Amino acid sequence: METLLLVEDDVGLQKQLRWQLEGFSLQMAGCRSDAIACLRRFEPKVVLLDLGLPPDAEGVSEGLKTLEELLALMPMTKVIVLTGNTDRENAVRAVALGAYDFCQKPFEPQVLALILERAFALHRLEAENSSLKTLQTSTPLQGIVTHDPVMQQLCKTVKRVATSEVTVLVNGESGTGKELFARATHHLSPRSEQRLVAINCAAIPENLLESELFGYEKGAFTGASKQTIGRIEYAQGGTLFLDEIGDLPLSLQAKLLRFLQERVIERLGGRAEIPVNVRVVCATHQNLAELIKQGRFREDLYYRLSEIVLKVPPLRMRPGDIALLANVFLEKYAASQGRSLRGFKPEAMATLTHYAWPGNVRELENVIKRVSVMAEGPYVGTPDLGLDVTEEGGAETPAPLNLRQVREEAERKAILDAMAQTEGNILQAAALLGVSRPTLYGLMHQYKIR
Ligand SMILES: Nc1ncnc2c1ncn2[C@@H]1O[C@H](COP(=O)(O)OP(=O)(O)OP(=O)(O)O)[C@@H](O)[C@H]1O
Repeated sequence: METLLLVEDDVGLQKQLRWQLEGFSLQMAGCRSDAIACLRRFEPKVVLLDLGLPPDAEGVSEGLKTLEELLALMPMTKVIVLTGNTDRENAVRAVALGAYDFCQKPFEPQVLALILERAFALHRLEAENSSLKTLQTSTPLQGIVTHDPVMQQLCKTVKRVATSEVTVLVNGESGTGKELFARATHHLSPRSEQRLVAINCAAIPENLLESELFGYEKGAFTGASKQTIGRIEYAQGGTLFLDEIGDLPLSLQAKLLRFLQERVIERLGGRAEIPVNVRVVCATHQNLAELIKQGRFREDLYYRLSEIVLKVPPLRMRPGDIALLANVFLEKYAASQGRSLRGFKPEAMATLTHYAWPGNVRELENVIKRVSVMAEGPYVGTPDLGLDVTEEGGAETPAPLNLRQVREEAERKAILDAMAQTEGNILQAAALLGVSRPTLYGLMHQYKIR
């Protein structure tokens, strides 16, 4: 039962309201000092406050003072001011001071009930948002926001391997944050004062990639008018980040392997072997084992590159991160737009956590960027998201196999939802689902949810 504080000195009204407010655990106070004592003791989320309190029962000065003190102690508390029916002006003054709403005497029970319900709902929403904001501060690696246990483990691994010279391969779907891990590996390494040179192997045409990587001497080919050093040499002393390594053409794979084995390069058209000291980090969204089977990637190169493999899970496998990242991005982009969007309505958050996010964090970030420009606010609703939720991230949903499959799928989703809502707190998630903790563990094991 929710705790509600009623600050009212009129015994008749106290009685009437006590009866109307039966659904709450009601605390009463008849003056300012009692009201403050009750606030400290019971921490009510919502307060009903009569402005006419002794010693100024006919005026509003004591009531407004009480309002200010209540809000100074618990700014999140929603104070609903009770006023006489001719007292609109003072009601507005109270709202300007931070009261959530007002209600004029004589009260219509339904109106009061509705105002109370909305006040509690708003309090809940703000509390959820603020707890998410506190949690977000724990970014395990610079720029990486996560509460997912697998991601946290990856962050730990990065911290550990960053100081060594091992070659790191970051693997994961597009938009999962591979580049963030690659950059963190450099920034935490002893080479962080030197350059991080990145090259996207998929973005450069095959015929240019070789000279881009290895450089060339003057006259090496038509148009080679001056000696030019390549990316590998440019990274001397620092880190070389080879993005989309799965797209490296076979011809260059052999050349890269030689460099990794001997740590020397030859510029195109040159004969000198130039020693280069770089740490190599690479990333790909492709399944390299599959490419090896198809003969499109050299196995020996794979073994050279994959001394440490970081497998970044897709966003849909990190249920708690969707809510966390959505809030972090909303705060960031709303601020940059000068907009005061305060959070997501519960149904919008449910839509976000149900969506499959084929484009992972990048897609989520883009959705929230758009929302921060377009949403009316102050709370973001489902229509503001502009997500095609019927398509579940574009994947066509096949017809279910049987009732058991439908039930299991629904159960799995409900568990993921509960975990998202409680940021992975098993005890709270179990309570939300109405099962015991061991039962929830059992189900998570059954559905392979970590
Ligand atoms: N955990 C995270 N916390 C904060 N921002 C993130 C996180 N993961 C990804 N991002 C953001 O999402 C976007 C995509 O991340 P990134 O470029 O690292 O992904 P990627 O896996 O390298 O993608 P691609 O394979 O397409 O190159 C970036 O703007 C990045 O800052």
